[in-house]
Amino acid sequence: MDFCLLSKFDDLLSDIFLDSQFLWFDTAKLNGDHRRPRIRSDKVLKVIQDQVLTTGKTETAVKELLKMDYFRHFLSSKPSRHQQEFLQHMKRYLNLYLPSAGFEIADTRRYGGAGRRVEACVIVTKDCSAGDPLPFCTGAIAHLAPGQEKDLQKGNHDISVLWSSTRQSNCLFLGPARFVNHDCDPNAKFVAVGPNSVSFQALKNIKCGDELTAFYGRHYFGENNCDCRCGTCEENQQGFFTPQDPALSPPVQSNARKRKHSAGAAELKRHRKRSSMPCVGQIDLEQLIGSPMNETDEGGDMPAKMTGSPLAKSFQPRLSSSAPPPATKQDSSPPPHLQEEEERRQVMSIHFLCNDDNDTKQQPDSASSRSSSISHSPLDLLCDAVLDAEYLHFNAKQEPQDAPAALTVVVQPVHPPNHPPHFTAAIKTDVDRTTFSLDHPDSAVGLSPLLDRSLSHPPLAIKREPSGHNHKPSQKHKAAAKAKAAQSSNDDDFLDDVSDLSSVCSSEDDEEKPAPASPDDLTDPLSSSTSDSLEDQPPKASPTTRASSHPQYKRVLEATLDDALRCTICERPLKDDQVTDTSAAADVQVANELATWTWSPSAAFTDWNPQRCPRCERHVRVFGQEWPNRKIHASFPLRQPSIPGHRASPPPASAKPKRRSRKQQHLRKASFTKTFLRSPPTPTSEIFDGVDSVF
Ligand SMILES: C[S@@+](CC[C@H](N)C(=O)[O-])C[C@H]1O[C@@H](n2cnc3c(N)ncnc32)[C@H](O)[C@@H]1O
Repeated sequence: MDFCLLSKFDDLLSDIFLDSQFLWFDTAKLNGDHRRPRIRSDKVLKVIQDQVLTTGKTETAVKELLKMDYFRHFLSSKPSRHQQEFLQHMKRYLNLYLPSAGFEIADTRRYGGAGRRVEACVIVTKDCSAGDPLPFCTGAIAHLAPGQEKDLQKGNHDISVLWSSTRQSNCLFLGPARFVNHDCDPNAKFVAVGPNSVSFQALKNIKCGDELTAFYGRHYFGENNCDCRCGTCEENQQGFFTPQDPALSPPVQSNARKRKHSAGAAELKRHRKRSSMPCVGQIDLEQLIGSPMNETDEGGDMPAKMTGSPLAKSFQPRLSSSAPPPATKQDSSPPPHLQEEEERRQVMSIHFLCNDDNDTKQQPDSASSRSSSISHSPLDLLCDAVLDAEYLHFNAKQEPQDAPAALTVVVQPVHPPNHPPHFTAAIKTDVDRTTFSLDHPDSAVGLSPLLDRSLSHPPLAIKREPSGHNHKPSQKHKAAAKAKAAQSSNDDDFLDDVSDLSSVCSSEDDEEKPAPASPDDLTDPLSSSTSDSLEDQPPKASPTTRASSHPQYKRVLEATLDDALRCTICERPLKDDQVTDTSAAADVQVANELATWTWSPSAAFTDWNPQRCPRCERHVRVFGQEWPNRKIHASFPLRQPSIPGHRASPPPASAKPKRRSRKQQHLRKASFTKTFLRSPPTPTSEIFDGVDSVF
C-alpha cells in the first residue's frame, strides 16, 4: 500500500472510528493538514452497534457505511484498488468493536513525557494466556518512497516507521496496532499475518484491563532505552527511572537525566550517520514479527486468512526465543537473540521517528490539542470555578435575599504571545462583591510547559480581585519571584513535580498546610477587603486564600475526592486531569469562541455525581454495558443517541403486541433504566452529547 494513501486513510479512519466514537482525546495524526471529517458520528455508531456489535459482521457494517454520503463521495474519485485498501483498513478499525475483539484503545499518561500528555495505549478486555493470538489487533504496513521520509519528520507527529532492509526503505505501520506501546519486558510480540500486516501474540498471561505491550528495540528511547518509561523500567529503576549517582549528578536529578539523554542522542546521531539507516533502534524483523515479509504474497491480512498464510506458522514456534528477556537491573547487555540481530541487521527495523526528538512533540498542534494535558479545559475551569463560588456562597455572610441566585461562569480563551493558548474562567454573580476571576485554578491542570514555576498554585486556590484596590508586589517579593523563576529552568522537571503534586494535593494533610507563596501569588492582589467578608477564612498564613481550608468547603472537597471522583465501574480515581480530558472535545469547539454557562452552584453539587471515568462513560455509551462487557443481546435494544429525523421502524403487522399490566410495564421500565441509564446525567455527558452532535 502506498504510504501517503495509508497515512491519509489512517488519519481519517482513526478519527471516525476512535476519536469521534470511543475516545475522549485525539490520537496522533500523521498529516498535519488532517481535518475532522464532516460525518455524523451518531450514524456511524448506529452501524457499529447494529452490525459489528450485535451480529459480529464487519463486512455488513462496511456495506452499510458505504451507503453514507461521506464515504460515497470520499471513494467515488478513487481507483478501485485504493477503494479496496481503504475498506480493508476500515475493517481493521471496525474490528475494535467486535464482541470478541479482546482489546480496546485506552488512555495513558505513562509515556506522555514531562507534560504528562495523554497518549493512546492498547488494553486487553479479556484474560489471555501465553501464546494466545490477538488476531483483531492489526496494523498495516505501507512503504515510503524516497523523500517522503523528510515530510514525515517535518510533520513532527507521533508516527510509527519501520525499516525494511529487503526493500531498503522505510515503511509505515498504522492501524489500531500502532497504539501498542513498548515495554522492555513485553507481554506480547509482533507477528506477521500477511505481506502487509502485523498482529500480536501474547507472551505471558495477560489480565483483563492490563496494557498490551511489545518490544520495539533496544535503542528506541535513546541509547539503551535510557528514556524508556515503561512499567518494567520503572520497577527496575532503569531507563528514564534510573537513579542518579549523587557523586556524578548535579543537585537537580533530572538535569543529569537530560544530559545523559543528550549524550545518547548525539551518539545515536553519529550511529545513524554511520549506518545510513535513519532509525534509532536496529531490530531484526524475524525476531520482531516472527518471519520476514513475503513480498510476493499478496494475501489478505484478516484473521481468517492467518492460518492459511505461510507466515501464520510464526504464531506457534519460537515463542520463548522471540520474547525479549525481562529487563533486569544488572544485565545491561542485549539479550542473545538481539545480539545476533545486531550482527545481521537483516530485514527490518521498527522505530518511531518522532521519538527522536521529544522536544518537538511538546509543540501544540491542531490534531493533538485535545489530548494535551496542558490546555486549560473550559470544563475543568468551570468545575473549579463552581467549587470556589460555592465556597464564597457559604461564606458570604450575607442576607439570604442578597445571596447570588445564579452564577455565570465565563470561560474565555487567552492567546498570550509566546505561550500556548489557554483558558481563563471568570465567575460573575448577581451580587457584586462575589465577582472574581479565576485563572490557573489547579496546579496540575492549569499549567503549561512554557509557564514557569512561579505560576504553581495550590489546588483550588482562589484569586479575588477587589474592585478599586490594586495591590502591587513589594520589591522583596519581586526579588523572591525572580530567584524562584531562575530556579525553574527545567520545565520538564517542574511539570513532573507538578504532576506529582496532584496526588499530594488530594491528601488531607496537604490541604491543611498553608499555600506556598509563589511570585504569582504575590502579584495577586488579594486584599483584606475581600478576606474580611469571609469570617471563617483561616488567618493570613499565605497571600493566597485557601478555599479548601474552610470546614464546609473541605467537607465538600473530601467527599468529592474520596467518593465521587472515583469511577464506580473500574474504580480508577476520577481525577481533575481525567475530567479535563473528558471535556477535551469541548476545547476544540470553543477554542476560538467565548463560552458562557450559567449554573446554580447548589445544583452543581446535588445533581452532578460523576460516577464513571471517561473510558467507562464512553464504554456504556458505545457498548450499552459496563466495561469491559460488550456482548450484546439482540433482545435488549441499545441506548441510541437521538438522531434528528430518525424514527424507529414500525413492528411488522404480524407481530401481535403483548399486553402488559401497569405493574409489569412499570417494572420493565425500571429494569431498563437500571440497566442502561444507571447514573443521572452529568455535565460531562451533556458535553459529550453536544460534541457528538456537532461531529
Ligand atoms: C507507536 S506509538 C505508540 C502509541 C502512542 N502511545 C500513541 O498515542 O500514538 C510510539 C510512541 O509511544 C510512546 N511510547 C511508547 N512506549 C514508550 C516507552 N516505553 N517509553 C516512552 N515512550 C513510549 C512514544 O511517544 C513513542 O513515540
